[in-house]
Amino acid sequence: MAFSESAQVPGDGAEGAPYGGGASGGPKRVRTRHFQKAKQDGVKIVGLTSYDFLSAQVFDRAGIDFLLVGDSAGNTVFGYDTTLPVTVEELIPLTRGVARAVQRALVVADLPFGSYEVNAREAVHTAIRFMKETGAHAVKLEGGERSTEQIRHIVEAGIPVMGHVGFTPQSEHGLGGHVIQGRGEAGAEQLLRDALAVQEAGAFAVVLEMVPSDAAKAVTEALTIPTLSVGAGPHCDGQLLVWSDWAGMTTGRIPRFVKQYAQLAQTLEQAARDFRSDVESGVYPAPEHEYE
Ligand SMILES: Nc1nc(=O)c2c([nH]1)NC[C@@H]1CN(c3ccc(C(=O)N[C@@H](CCC(=O)O)C(=O)O)cc3)CN21
Ligand SMILES: CC(C)C(=O)C(=O)O
Ligand SMILES: [Mg+2]
Repeated sequence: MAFSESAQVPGDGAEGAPYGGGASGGPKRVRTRHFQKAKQDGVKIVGLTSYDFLSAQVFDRAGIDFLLVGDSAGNTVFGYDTTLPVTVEELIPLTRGVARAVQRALVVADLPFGSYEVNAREAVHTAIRFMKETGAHAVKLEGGERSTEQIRHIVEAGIPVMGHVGFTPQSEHGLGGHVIQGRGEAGAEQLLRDALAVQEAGAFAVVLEMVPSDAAKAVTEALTIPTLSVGAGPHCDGQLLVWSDWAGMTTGRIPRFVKQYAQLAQTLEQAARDFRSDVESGVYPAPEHEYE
């Protein structure tokens, strides 16, 4: 998403503007309204997950539009088999680190399993906690028709919501595993109903996860809010990947929809081997690493 607005130049007179100037003089922040504009202009939106300050700084500098502090942290940070055990208490400090790192990217906090399903009251309470305690700019929650009350009430509280339909990992046991959603005529219709329900409830964007490209295309054309693909093909308004999969940090099986843009696990493993052998051979530390 490349905005027409240019970054603020110090001394251009805008620093003191009460609104929209960005007192820090940094790059113009991505706002939820920019998501709508990107869709209208046919400009793709790009997101990555992030779970810590340093990776968030790197992705923000590279111009990634939004950073999702996903409950995929259950897999990538905490080593659980699924996202189900992840708690609000675990995600809040991670989200805080990411939010402190960004100058431009929109930070989205993923609401963990069990923190919003029971009723809209609990959902609003959880969303408010994330906004108050982390500095995130929006929240994401899973579910289409079943989650509309929650979305509506969170939006009414002034908190932007990103929806998430198709394959919803928090219900993987209910869905019978990592099963592609939106297949067949009935599946595509359900996907569309879910996505429309999320839009109608007031979400500013919706993630489509692991659905056939044709079904995602139909949803993208039917919606006014942008669709963000996680394994939903090229016709969506944006793409999102789990950063550790994307960077080749995840070892073991990764979903078919992932493209690896780096081989970080290999790079780090080699660096650790080199460190070990340098210490053993006395190459490290060298004189320049010593104090007198
Ligand atoms: N590291 C990581 N990457 C993710 O994309 C991710 C997480 N964790 N945790 C939360 C959810 C779970 N997700 C998943 C998990 C498994 C598959 C998977 O096994 N896909 C297979 C099977 C598809 C099929 O049914 O044929 C694949 O090959 O794509 C996909 C997405 C996406 N999210
Ligand atoms: C895979 C994305 C959509 C997600 O919800 C997560 O990273 O938790
Ligand atoms: Mg998630």
